[in-house]
Amino acid sequence: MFVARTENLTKIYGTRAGIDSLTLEVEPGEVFGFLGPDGAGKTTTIRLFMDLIRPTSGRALLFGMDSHAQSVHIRKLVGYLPAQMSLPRFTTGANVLRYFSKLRGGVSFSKIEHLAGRLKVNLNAPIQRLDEADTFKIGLVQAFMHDPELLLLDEPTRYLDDAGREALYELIAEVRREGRTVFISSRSLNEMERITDRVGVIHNGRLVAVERAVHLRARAFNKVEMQFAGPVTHEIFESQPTIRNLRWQENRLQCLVTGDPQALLELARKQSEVMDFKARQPSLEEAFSLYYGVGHAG
Ligand SMILES: Nc1ncnc2c1ncn2[C@@H]1O[C@H](COP(=O)(O)OP(=O)(O)OP(=O)(O)O)[C@@H](O)[C@H]1O
Repeated sequence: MFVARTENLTKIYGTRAGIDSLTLEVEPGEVFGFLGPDGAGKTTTIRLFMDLIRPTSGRALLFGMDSHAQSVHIRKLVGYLPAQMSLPRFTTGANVLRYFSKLRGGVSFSKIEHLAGRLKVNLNAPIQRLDEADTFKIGLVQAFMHDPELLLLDEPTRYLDDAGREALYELIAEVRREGRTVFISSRSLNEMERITDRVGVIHNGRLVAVERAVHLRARAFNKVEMQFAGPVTHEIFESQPTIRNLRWQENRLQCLVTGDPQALLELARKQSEVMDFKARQPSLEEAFSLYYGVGHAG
């Protein structure tokens, strides 16, 4: 049985499709990434799973149950982090989490404190004094605290700094080790390559691909630009299997490099003096354009 499944799930807002005939399956115990740019349909899909909005057609199922018809049963099994956190402003994080704990049938306060400590969020400050990252951390504590079978996390790292991200990645890894399941949406290809087992790629409301993260990692590339002091032989670069999309402008080379770009720099230095060398990771749109032929490369 799949932990989460959509069958031709479609949501039309007015005349515009939020998601269009989405069919995907999430297996027990996996970290499933849902990768897409702004407005791709990630939040729409997650809100349909949570029965916060209704599909125009198709179905969303969690644990084999219809997300609308059996929403009461489902909620007990899920930890949900929404894309927007709205918490009461004049009380503390501790009080908010005590309230959520009651709704979940009682979670020990030491568990709440443990999670807050790992995410480094102060539970005693009034919510109105917390910044966006800390508000999201309170949201993460409520999502994780009852050890749900499935975590549905809507862009949880959007506001987190590096330390916050690392703490969350560890929590996700622990959930996975315990055989529980995580569905996490993201705009970061890097993040998906690093923490997921499989990735569903969504663009303009449509599922473009479902891929194993190992394949994404193996294909990861950098955009490289370098300037040589003088003329160099093009063939030596063109014959490298890790280099593609070469563009020459006199003594300047632009290309895409799979694997470590340092290796290319070393090769280049053997040919001529290198005046300038820049390597950068592609944007999500650039990667989408190259991998799946959707969107526009910048
Ligand atoms: N309530 C709404 N009314 C009208 N259109 C909406 C509504 N919610 C979402 N949309 C549209 O549906 C599409 C998908 O939006 P959605 O928020 O699901 O994408 P997303 O991938 O979560 O993007 P983001 O990262 O910006 O949250 C977008 O074109 C968006 O403008």
